[in-house]
Amino acid sequence: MSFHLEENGAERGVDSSNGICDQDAQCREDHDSEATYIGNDRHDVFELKQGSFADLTGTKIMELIKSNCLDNASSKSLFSVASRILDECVERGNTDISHRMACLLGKVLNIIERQMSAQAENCRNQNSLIKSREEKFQSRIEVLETFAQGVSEENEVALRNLERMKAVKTELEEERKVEERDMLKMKKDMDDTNAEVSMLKQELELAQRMHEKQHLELEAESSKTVALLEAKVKELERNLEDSRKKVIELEEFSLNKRHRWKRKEHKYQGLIEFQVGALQGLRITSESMRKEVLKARRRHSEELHYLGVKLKGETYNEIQELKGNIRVYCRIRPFLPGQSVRQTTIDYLGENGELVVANPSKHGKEGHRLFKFNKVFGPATSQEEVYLDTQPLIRSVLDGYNVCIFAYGQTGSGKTYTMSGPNISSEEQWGVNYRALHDLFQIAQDRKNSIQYEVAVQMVEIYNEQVRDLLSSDGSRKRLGIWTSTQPNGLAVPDASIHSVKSTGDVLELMKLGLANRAIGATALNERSSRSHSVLTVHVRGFDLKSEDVLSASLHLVDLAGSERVDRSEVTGERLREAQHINKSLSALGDVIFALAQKSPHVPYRNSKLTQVLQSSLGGQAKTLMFVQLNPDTDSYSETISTLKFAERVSGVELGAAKSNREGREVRELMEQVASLKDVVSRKDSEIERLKSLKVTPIGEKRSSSTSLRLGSSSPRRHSLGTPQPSRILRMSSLSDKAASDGDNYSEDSDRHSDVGPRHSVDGLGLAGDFHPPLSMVGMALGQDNTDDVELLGLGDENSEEMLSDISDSGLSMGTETDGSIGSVVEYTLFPETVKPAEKSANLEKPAVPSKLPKPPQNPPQPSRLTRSTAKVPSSSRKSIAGASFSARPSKRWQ
Ligand SMILES: Nc1ncnc2c1ncn2[C@@H]1O[C@H](COP(=O)(O)OP(=O)(O)OP(=O)(O)O)[C@@H](O)[C@H]1O
Repeated sequence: MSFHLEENGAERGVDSSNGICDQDAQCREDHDSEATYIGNDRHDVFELKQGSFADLTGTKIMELIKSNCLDNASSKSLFSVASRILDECVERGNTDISHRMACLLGKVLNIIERQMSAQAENCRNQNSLIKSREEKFQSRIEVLETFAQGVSEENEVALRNLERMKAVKTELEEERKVEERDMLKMKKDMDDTNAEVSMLKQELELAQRMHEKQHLELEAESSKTVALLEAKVKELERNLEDSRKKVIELEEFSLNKRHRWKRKEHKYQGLIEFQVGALQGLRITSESMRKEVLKARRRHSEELHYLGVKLKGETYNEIQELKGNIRVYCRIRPFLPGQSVRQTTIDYLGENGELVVANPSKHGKEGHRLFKFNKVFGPATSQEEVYLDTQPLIRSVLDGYNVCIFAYGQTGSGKTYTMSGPNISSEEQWGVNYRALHDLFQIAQDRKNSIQYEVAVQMVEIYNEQVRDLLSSDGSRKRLGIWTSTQPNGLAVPDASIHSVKSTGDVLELMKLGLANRAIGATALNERSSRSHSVLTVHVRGFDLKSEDVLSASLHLVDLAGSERVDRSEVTGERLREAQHINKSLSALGDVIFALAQKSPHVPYRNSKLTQVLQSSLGGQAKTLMFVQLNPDTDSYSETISTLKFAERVSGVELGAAKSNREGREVRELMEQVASLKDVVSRKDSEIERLKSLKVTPIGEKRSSSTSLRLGSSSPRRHSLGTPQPSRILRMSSLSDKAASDGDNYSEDSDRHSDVGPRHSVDGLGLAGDFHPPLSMVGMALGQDNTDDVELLGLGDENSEEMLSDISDSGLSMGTETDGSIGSVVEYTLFPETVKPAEKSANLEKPAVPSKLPKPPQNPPQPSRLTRSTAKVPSSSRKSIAGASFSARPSKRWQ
């Protein structure tokens, strides 16, 4: 509520809220000023002016009171009013004032009271308001305090952040600075680039201008060049035309060259294949050598094992080895698939060559017999294993040693199996023969840079004491004569065809023929039993390229006929005769061996064809190996024992150290010279003899056949010569007389001579082509008593065969010597085709000469023939058998 006091027309407002102080101040003002009432119509406005209440009449005051105008007047104003009233009353002396006064006062008091309570109320409100405000402020202070606390923490965080921010800021500022620097730099670069670009632009413009200029120049130049080139093109076209022609020429030339190269390629291809073959051979050899080494190692350890107990025996063996004894290998055949009873007589097989045989009908110690050989092969031993122990001998052949390998045993005991094998088409089952030849080729191939070898083979069979050629291509198995004298080259059967072989394939082909030709018939013991001895002779001749020595050797591979006794064979008639012949020849073989063992002055080689054929390889200087074949069957016990006894005796034979047949060049040349001179002498002698005989015998007188020296013309000559040749049968005039008179004496002489005679090579005897004889043989023959040199029992026709059989059977072979100049024989053997028909008849007409004359009449050799025999042999006379020349080497080499 507001109370307005106007002083001098100005309105003065007083706010109740101003409090007592304000009212007191107002009272003081009211007191000093007169309150005025302005206007009648405005009741709520009461104006008090200094000294105005005093002017107011009571009535007027009353009216004011009644109109409630004083309600809002200030207490000062009211008190001044009240005081005025009271003063008035006092002045007037009015009694009735009290009432009015009381009313007024009452009124004034009410108003004061109301104002006071309003004031109090107001104060209370003000207080509560202040209090609430205070509380509010207090809580706000608290909030603010907590806030301030939080704010201080936050402040700390914020401070830290601020620090970080500051750091970041500094970093950023640095970055910014760097960026600014970069920017500056870039700007600078840009400026540079722009400068460069502008420079380049300038340069480009310059270059463009230059280019245009050059272009123009070039255009001008090119037009010139085009003209020039066109001219050149024309020239080149001309040249091209020329070149084309040349190319055609060159093409033709290159075509020719290509053909030549192709041919060369084929040649080299062949060479490579050959080398590959050789390599394979080498591999095989190395493999077999490996096996050999293994075997040797095994043997060595075995030997060590037995060393202690067998020292004595071994020492003996060693001595024997040095002496060159015959080696004996014993091989036991396994039971055959069809055999039902399989009781064996073999009780024990020692690893050192020991063998114990048990008698099925006796028990205990008495029933057992111990034998000892160089080796014993059990039934399970393979062909290869057997061969491995034989192989060193094959090497010896190529070193110039004569070697003889033969298989001995009863029928069906495995002789053919060991020597040839059951099936020649299976390499695994090959016997010693094929393996030996295969190896010979291999070794010869290996040595070809130092020694050049030639190999030739012969294959004969001895059936009923008759020699037959198994390799004759015409199939006619003629009975052949044999040499009975010294034959160091093993060419005992000169009439047998001799075949040059260069590979195992060649050998296999020949063997097939030989096997087919071999006499095979049925007996009670073995249906495939062969009742003949088969002799495969391999002649080897080597020329040492460095020393020019000539090596010659022969290898005899002999599959003997069954050794069983006649009565066991249960045969009669023809078969009985066969068996007798077989037994006879085998006992002759035994006799020779035992004569050698006893160092007997007489070695009866001539008691059988077999020993005659093998003579060169059974002599003291050869290496001999005997396979003793056993049938383990108890039924064969007695045969087994007799075979083993024979083998035991053979194994004790000392042949002396073997010697190689190597002939030096100088010796050969000297011998050739000697031969040539002897030839001249011999021709002269024969000429004298002829003249003498012409004087003695009237011309035209018929000569007695028994005293004639005849060259048979019906017998075919050596197969190697290709055409039928005049027979070279030399039938002595006093053949039977001589045999009767000289008998064994002659034989002894001859045999002894054969034992001690020089071991010169006579390779060329009877061999075609370049494989002609070293003249040492000729010289040797001419330098000795001719009658002792040679015996030729060769019979070319049926009559002569009969005669030979007769002589042989009746033991007259010892006396069948010729007048026998070896020169004449050699000549005929080598150069029969050079004998002209006229000469032949002249020869046939020659008078007979007693065989035992100190200088027997010769079948006069033609001078030219002998000369040729010593030096030059026309190529036409060097034809080989079956088209295969024994030697492909130039004859020069061998002279
Ligand atoms: N070691 C062996 N392993 C297997 N079979 C063998 C062996 N030895 C021999 N035979 C076989 O025994 C049989 C007789 O052998 P083989 O013909 O070789 O005897 P042989 O002694 O040559 O007889 P013959 O005196 O009649 O010529 C053949 O069937 C042969 O295959």
